[in-house]
Amino acid sequence: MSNPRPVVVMGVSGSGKSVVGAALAQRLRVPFADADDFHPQANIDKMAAGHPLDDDDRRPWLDVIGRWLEEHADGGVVSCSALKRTYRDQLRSHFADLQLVHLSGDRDLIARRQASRPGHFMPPALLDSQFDTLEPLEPDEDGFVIDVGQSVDDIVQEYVDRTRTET
Ligand SMILES: Nc1ncnc2c1ncn2[C@@H]1O[C@H](COP(=O)(O)OP(=O)(O)OP(=O)(O)O)[C@@H](O)[C@H]1O
Ligand SMILES: O=C(O)[C@H](O)[C@@H](O)[C@H](O)[C@H](O)CO
Repeated sequence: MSNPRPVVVMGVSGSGKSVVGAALAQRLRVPFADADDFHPQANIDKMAAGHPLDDDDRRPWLDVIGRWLEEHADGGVVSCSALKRTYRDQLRSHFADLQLVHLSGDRDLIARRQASRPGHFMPPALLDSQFDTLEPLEPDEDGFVIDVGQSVDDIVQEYVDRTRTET
């Protein structure tokens, strides 16, 4: 199975973007990238010190992700928080026909998963700011929400079922 355009798996920290994105890319047999790997060290240091990123921190990072999307116009999955509408607009300025999958779910469940993950730079204390910053998909945005209260395999299967006509 292949997917003819790039997919952005979005959501707050701990929603499962990295594990779901990787599993989805494997299922679709397309390249995968984790936007966390594109952060400049200054952004990582800022988050690790307990400070949320602001628009100025995210703007150049989103352009790097946008360029990855341009290079994967015929298929690819990138895990990227893409919390605000303007951030997604910035990504779409690189690749207009982007598909978005918002991993959403119970806040306590996400907090538990995020806090129990070993060795990650993102402190659990920043989760509140992630939820405060999050702007859900708007009706004119090409994408949909998947609930994270199910296994990774089931999330991937839900994606495949809901996009069956285009894959
Ligand atoms: N559907 C799921 N079922 C069970 N565990 C999950 C599920 N999704 C994610 N996890 C676990 O929750 C933790 C957070 O997932 P992950 O690191 O993929 O989130 P993330 O959105 O990429 O976070 P960040 O943006 O902070 O990197 C990990 O330990 C992961 O294995
Ligand atoms: O936009 C953001 O605030 C960042 O992308 C964060 O979401 C982190 O990269 C990630 O969640 C931490 O692992």
